[in-house]
Amino acid sequence: MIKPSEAKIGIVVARFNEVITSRLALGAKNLLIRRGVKAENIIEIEVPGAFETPLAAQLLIDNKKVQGVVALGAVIRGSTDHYNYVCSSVSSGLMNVQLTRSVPVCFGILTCDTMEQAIDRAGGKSGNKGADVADTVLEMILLRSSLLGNLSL
Ligand SMILES: Nc1c(NC[C@H](O)[C@H](O)[C@H](O)CO)[nH]c(=O)[nH]c1=O
Ligand SMILES: CC(=O)[C@@H](O)COP(=O)(O)O
Repeated sequence: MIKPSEAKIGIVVARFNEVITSRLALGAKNLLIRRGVKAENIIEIEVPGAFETPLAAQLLIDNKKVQGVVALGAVIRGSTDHYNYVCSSVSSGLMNVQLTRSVPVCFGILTCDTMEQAIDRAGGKSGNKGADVADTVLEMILLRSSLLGNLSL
């Protein structure tokens, strides 16, 4: 089974609501390093908004051979139904990449009614969801590797 020190992991971060997403990314990176993932094996890329995260995750898997992806973003409700379209496309897009590639792609997209809810979840009183989702990706990478035998890819 693969060890954390051998894992290659992608982090896709949406720039939209960057004050929140940069904190999620830092939480994710710090958690992975604490768990033994090597900094040089973490590939972080930025995309404009949450809507772009599924394609970026797929490109990382197909071209950089990462064994898992942490997708990070913050969608905050506005006054139209735009929020619903972004949230539902992103969640089904990420799931689609995960299942078609058979590689864990975990959902670190905050879907909030207010900026305050987002702050609480990006290192505030509700923890850091970036770190939580990074932990989930790592667990799924190890699980996948154990189920596939000794293969690390
Ligand atoms: N409103 C939010 C967006 N909107 C932008 C989209 O994600 C996308 O970049 C655009 O529609 C072009 O395809 N993105 C967020 O991450 N958060 C939002 O609250
Ligand atoms: C994700 C959103 O709902 C948002 O940023 C867009 O705002 P609005 O619905 O007011 O256009």
